[in-house]
This record gives sequence, structure tokens and C-alpha cells, in this order.
Amino acid sequence: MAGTATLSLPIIDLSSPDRISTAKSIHQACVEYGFFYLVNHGVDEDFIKQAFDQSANFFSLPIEDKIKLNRKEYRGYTPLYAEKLDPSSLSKGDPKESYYIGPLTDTTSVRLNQWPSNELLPNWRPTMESLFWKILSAGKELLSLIALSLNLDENYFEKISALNKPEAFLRLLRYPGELGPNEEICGASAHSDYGMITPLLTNGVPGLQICKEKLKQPQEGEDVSHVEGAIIVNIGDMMERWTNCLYRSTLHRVMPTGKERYSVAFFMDPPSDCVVECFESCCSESSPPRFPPIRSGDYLNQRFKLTYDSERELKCSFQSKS
Ligand SMILES: O=C(O)CCC(=O)C(=O)O
Ligand SMILES: [Fe+2]
Repeated sequence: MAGTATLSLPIIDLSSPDRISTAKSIHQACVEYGFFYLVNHGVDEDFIKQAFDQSANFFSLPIEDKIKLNRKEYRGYTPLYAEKLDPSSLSKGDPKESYYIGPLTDTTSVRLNQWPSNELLPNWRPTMESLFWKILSAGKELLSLIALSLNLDENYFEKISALNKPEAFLRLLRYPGELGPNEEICGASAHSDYGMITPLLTNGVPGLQICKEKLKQPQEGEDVSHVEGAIIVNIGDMMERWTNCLYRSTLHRVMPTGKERYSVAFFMDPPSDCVVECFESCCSESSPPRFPPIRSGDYLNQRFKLTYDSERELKCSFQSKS
């Protein structure tokens, strides 16, 4: 984007045998940016391309077909303008459409997922299921390195039950191109993600920006450039709470560029009953915890209420399970 700085984010190699040095690089990336690229993550490029093709197949269906799968229980289709990620923004909503797939990890809530029929979109469901498992596996591996990066045991997230049945949501996104560049309108308004980490894939069309200064107005964005085959990972608010703000949950947004853009975000949240409280390695007498402990499910519900129409009764998987 003209006049906007482009960031060169750190690159983390998930398959490096030197886990200690990788953990150090993660530490630095999370303190400085809250964002990094993940390479050698095990999700192969051809498969990613197939998944983007399938995502495009869904979004190019007639609106009547898409609306039949309208979001219920946080799963399914959300049309253009249904969401406003920055609740303080005066816009009518974010110009993007999306499709949510809820956790496949939980035998009870998995049935809440909605799927286009195999006749309508052959092989769509298995492709997305496979994408879910592949990104989950990279995410779990990454979380063991994040634990190491915080001087915790590499199985720490399993030990605090954050990873046994993670509330991972796969979200397919499409930003229409025809809106054209417009400074007032963001494809996704500035926000931070709510959970532990968000691995993100894009089809290479630019638009994603990081706003490093949370409180600055108007917000200034720096472009995140595309690195072929890499997963972009950002730290979420719950990780920020766990680490007493050592690791940054950085504001980001998607600006329109006049080109149609696709992305896939994978929100990795702890299960609803997991209590998020400051890690021992991140607080001390001189730096006491800044946030009280909170159940992950309660925290997420508060945040979702602000993002979506606040009048609407929210019923999330984490409520129906507990
Ligand atoms: O589409 C993107 O690149 C980012 C999406 C995003 O930040 C989100 O959905 O939380
Ligand atoms: Fe986000």
C-alpha cells in the first residue's frame, strides 16, 4: 500500500532441531511484535492451494445456498457486514464474508458444525477437516515451543488442560475486491484476537496490517508482507494475560486493496473451563499479576458480545458444554 511501511517479521522454523534457540527467537518475536512467520510447519503448499480453491468454491455459491448455512452456534456462514471487529468503529460492519468450522476435537460439539452437501461441493468437507487437523498439529507443536520460550516445561499447556480439547475454530474469510481502496473502510477493523494464538494463511493478496501502538489515534498500520508457504502467527489476548503482557497481543486489521482476498484464520483458544491466570514465570513481587484469573469461556463470551450485535443472545459451544 502506498506510503505504508512494510514490516519484516521474524521467521520461526518449526522443524529446527535446536529447540532452545527457536524458543529464544519466539520469545523475542512475541515481546517485540506479537507476530511472526512460521515455516517448515508441515502443512504443504499444494494442500493449502487446494483448501483456498475449495474456500473460493464455497463463497462463489449463490447467496441462497450460502444463507441456508447461516451461522448457528458459532458455526457456518456470516455474510458481508455481519461482524464489526472494532466495536467503536462507526461503520455498518466489516466488508467480509466468512465461514466458521468449530472444534473437531470434541465429540459432543462436533455435531454442531454445518457443512455444504457433498453434491453441492464435492470433497469440501474432507478438505476442511484435513486443514483443521493439520493446522492444529502445527499449532500444538508451536505451543510446546512457546512454553519453552517462557521457561516452562514443554508440556505445560497440556498440564494446565489448555490443549486437551482446545476450542479451535477454523475460519475461512473472503474480502471482496470491488470495494476499492477507501481509507475509511477496513475489510476487518482493528482488533486483537481473543485466544492463545492464531495461525493465519492468506492467498498472497496484501491487506493485513499490524498497528503496533494500541492507543494511538488514528491508528497507523504497517503492512505484513506475504511469505510464500509460511503461516503467519499472532499472539492472542489470553496469551497476553497469561504472560502478564510480556507477550503482545497486537492490534491488526485488513485494509482493502481493490483485489479480492482470501484468508484462513485458526483461532486456538483454551477449553471454556480452563482458568487463565498469570504464569509463575511471568510475575514476581515487583511485577504482580495485572489481571485476575478468569475462565476462558467467560472471557470469550465477554469479547464476543462486543464484537457481534450486543442484543443477540449468544450461545457458544463453550456455554452449551459447561
Ligand atoms: O484475514 C486476515 O488476514 C486476518 C483476519 C483476522 O485478523 C481475524 O479474523 O481475526
Ligand atoms: Fe485477527
